[in-house]
Amino acid sequence: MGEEINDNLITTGSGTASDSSIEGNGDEVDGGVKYYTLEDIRVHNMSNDTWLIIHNKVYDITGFLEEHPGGEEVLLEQAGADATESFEDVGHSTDAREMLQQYFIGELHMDDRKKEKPKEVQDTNSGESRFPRDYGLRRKWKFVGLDLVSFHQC
Ligand code: HEM
Repeated sequence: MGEEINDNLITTGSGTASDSSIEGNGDEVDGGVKYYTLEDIRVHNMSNDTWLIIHNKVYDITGFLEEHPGGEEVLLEQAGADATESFEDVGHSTDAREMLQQYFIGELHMDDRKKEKPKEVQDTNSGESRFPRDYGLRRKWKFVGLDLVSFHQC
């Protein structure tokens, strides 16, 4: 009934060479890790076949739908897609995060990952701000010095 059969992925068993990548159903196996494209994942969006992406990892949560404390509806809304944001928005517990492992089936293909924003170089401003701060300090000490001198003269 339109149900996808995903058990036909073949692992080479060598598990060593990164060049052991094979392609089957659009899925790649590399060093034992299966890589799925968004296109592969998208079709697993039914209640009897539910996959999710969370933090670039792919989970088959079909057997978890009924157990989910937050209900199956919310999971089905995300089925076949990236649920990272909604998963994080709920603020799931550490227990919930550990539960993910048992449903892990592979990783999102590198080409389909969102580009991570390169970290901003923080010290662009520090050079600017350091001088006035030092200058301020120097001025302060100068005043203290003057005060001491005038105190001494008295
Ligand atoms: C396989 C992935 C997920 C697992 C293993 C999981 C697990 C859990 C667990 C164990 C809880 C109980 C509270 C906690 O321990 O944090 C929970 C609650 C909940 N989850 Fe998930 N969850 C998953 C995905 C999602 C997603 C994708 C959504 C949103 C679309 C979601 C929405 C919720 C909501 C709304 C609650 C109820 C929070 C409450 O009533 O306090 N969950 N989930």
